[in-house]
Amino acid sequence: MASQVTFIGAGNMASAIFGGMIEGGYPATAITATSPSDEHLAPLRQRYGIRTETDNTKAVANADVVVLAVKPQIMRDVCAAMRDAIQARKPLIVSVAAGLGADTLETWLGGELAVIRCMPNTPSLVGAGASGLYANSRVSDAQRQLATGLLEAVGLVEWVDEESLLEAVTAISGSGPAYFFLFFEALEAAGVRLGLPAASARRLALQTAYGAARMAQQSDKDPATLKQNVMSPGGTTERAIHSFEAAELRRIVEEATEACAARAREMARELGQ
Ligand SMILES: NC(=O)C1=CN([C@@H]2O[C@H](COP(=O)(O)OP(=O)(O)OC[C@H]3O[C@@H](n4cnc5c(N)ncnc54)[C@H](OP(=O)(O)O)[C@@H]3O)[C@@H](O)[C@H]2O)C=CC1
Ligand SMILES: O=C(O)[C@@H]1CCC=N1
Repeated sequence: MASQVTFIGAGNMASAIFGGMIEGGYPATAITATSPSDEHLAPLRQRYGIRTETDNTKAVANADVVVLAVKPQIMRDVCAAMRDAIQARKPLIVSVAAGLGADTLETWLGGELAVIRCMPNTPSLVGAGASGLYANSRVSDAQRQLATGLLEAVGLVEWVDEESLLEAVTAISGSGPAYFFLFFEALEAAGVRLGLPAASARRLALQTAYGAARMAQQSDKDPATLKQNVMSPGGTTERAIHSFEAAELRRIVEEATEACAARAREMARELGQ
C-alpha cells in the first residue's frame, strides 16, 4: 500500500511535487494537502483528486510522510502548532523550505525525528524536476528509499552528505529554473528586436533550450565540446560566444549563484534561531 503523504502548504512547490507524483502514477487518495483556505484547496481537490484539510493537526494524524512546504518565514509557528500531533505519530519529515536546518526543524517539532531536507524545483510539475536531499542521522535506509522514490517520480534526485551543500543545490537547481526563464525572456526579446514575431521567437528560444539540454544529457561529450561543435571557425556562433565572454557571463553566473547561496545562509541565521 502507498505511504500516506501529507503536504503542509499547497502552494507552488507542493503542487508541483504532488502534481508530478500523481502524473507518475502515485495514488491521489494517499496524498493530503493543507492550506488555511478551503477556497485555495477546492480547485486542487477537483484537479488532482487529492484529500485536503484546513487543519494541519488533523492532516498529520495518519501520515507516514509529512512534507513541510510553507514559506520559511512562517515555518516555526506552523511546526509549533503541529508539535504534539507529530510527536504522537513520528512520521518521516521532509522539508522543502530554503534555509531551515534539519536540527532546527527537528527541535521545532519536539525532537527525535527522522528529517530529510529537500531542495526541489518547480519543473517537478512536468516530471523534470531536480532535487537535492540530505538526511539527518535518524533517517533509516527504508525512509531514504521512500523519499528517493517520491522525489524520483518528479525528476532527478541527488543526495548530499553534508547539509551545507544544500546551499549549493539551491544556487544551482532550486533557484535555477528562474535563471533559465530569465534567459528565455532575453532570447525572445532579442529575437523580436531582430524582426521575428514574438510567438515565433519564444517557440524557437524554448525549443532550442530544450534541445540543447536533451542533447547535453544524452551526449558523451561535455558542454564545452558541444559548444565548440556549434562554433564554426570564423562563423556566427563564435561572434556571439565571444560577445558573451567579453561581457563576462561566467563571472555574472558566479556572482548570482554566490548571492543565492549567501541568502540561504542568511535565511538560516534569520529564521533558524
Ligand atoms: N517556489 C520554488 O521554486 C521553490 C520553493 N521552495 C520552498 O518551498 C516552500 C514553499 O514555497 P512556495 O511553494 O513557492 O510558496 P507558496 O506561497 O506558493 O506556498 C506556500 C503555501 O502555504 C500556505 N500556507 C500558509 N500558511 C499555512 C499554514 N498555516 N498551513 C498550511 N499551509 C499554509 C499558503 O497559503 P496562502 O497563500 O493561503 O497563505 C501557500 O499556499 C518554501 O519554504 C520555499 O523555500 C523550495 C524550492 C523551490
Ligand atoms: O526563492 C526561494 O527562496 C525559493 C527557494 C528556491 C527557489 N525558490
